[in-house]
Amino acid sequence: MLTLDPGRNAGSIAIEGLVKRFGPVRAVDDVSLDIRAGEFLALLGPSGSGKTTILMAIAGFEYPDAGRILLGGEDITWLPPNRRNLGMVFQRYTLFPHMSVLENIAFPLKMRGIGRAEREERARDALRTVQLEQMGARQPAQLSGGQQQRVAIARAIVYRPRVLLMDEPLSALDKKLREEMQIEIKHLQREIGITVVFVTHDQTEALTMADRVAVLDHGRLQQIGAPRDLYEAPQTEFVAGFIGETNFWSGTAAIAAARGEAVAVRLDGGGVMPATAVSPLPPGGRVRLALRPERLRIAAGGEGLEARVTEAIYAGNATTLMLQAAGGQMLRLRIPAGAGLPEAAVGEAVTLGWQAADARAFAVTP
Ligand SMILES: Nc1ncnc2c1ncn2[C@@H]1O[C@H](COP(=O)(O)OP(=O)(O)OP(=O)(O)O)[C@@H](O)[C@H]1O
Repeated sequence: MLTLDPGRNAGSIAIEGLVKRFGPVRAVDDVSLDIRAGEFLALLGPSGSGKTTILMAIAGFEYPDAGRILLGGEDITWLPPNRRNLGMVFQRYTLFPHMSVLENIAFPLKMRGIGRAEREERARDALRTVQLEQMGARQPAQLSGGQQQRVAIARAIVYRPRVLLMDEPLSALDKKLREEMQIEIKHLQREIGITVVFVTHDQTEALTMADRVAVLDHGRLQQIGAPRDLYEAPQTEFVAGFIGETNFWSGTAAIAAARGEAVAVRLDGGGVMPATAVSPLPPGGRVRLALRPERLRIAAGGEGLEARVTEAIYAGNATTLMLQAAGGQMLRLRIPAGAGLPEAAVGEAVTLGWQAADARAFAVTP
């Protein structure tokens, strides 16, 4: 098994004030982030948000218009790609079709002038790491898509880079294989102790695999945090809408609130409901309120938001109710199975409620 020496900082990456323009497009717009050695960081965002451009700048295939990139404390911003010693795996299989699996994996070592015997030993070791030791003599075309991607990973780690850069490496695989590979790569990364920067537009993939996720939109870093922080404490409306499912309301703050304080929000469709202020809110300030479907509850009675059930979707582990609020707004409410929470049938009128801590109020900038 191939492992890296622990306790070294050589695999840390610091991105400072990175800017990259393509004509009028600011593909990367002043992004700063620190990636710890041995960390699995996902760059997540919609198409065109700048993920690949950041990865290419780390790899040395794009040079920035401003900012710096440090690898293990060393400024590598202007270093050519071949002097950065980073492993790379891309979306499409990039194996040499006329070489055997073992030759493919040994190739980067050959390019580095390493002798035949050592090449073979290290290639076998890398092949064992990705659990394909029996496949060394095959041609790439004789492997499944998932196996080919594993060979690509073995080839990327065979020269023991400190950092592995991956750009949508699983997007060509079918769903089941993709989910298996997510766990496998995560496991492998932990075992070798390598730093991984992983580009994806698939939020489930990012949340499943990464220690931390950096969410990008229009070239700007929206938030970086552990999957749980992003889901439970989104800092921007974009993150609240991009990660997981969210009900949104527009309204105004009924009172002033400091950041993190409870606030009453007067919803545009009617009703005054509690939330937590994500940033300071002036009284009467415009607000977007965000609430996860599983935090929306059917209240036992009393105060709340009036709504009618329009659809009930049973999915085994949970039931999702589609609701229409009195103001016309469509909502989703999720009831986990076995939680003993009140349910309701299609057509039924219900009162909805939630805790202030469960709803987030974002200030709307005019
Ligand atoms: N070589 C280039 N020339 C011109 N524009 C570019 C170039 N590369 C990227 N862009 C533009 O920069 C922006 C960011 O692109 P980038 O590929 O980094 O996004 P992404 O988040 O990786 O998107 P995707 O998920 O679609 O790959 C986009 O608007 C894109 O059109």
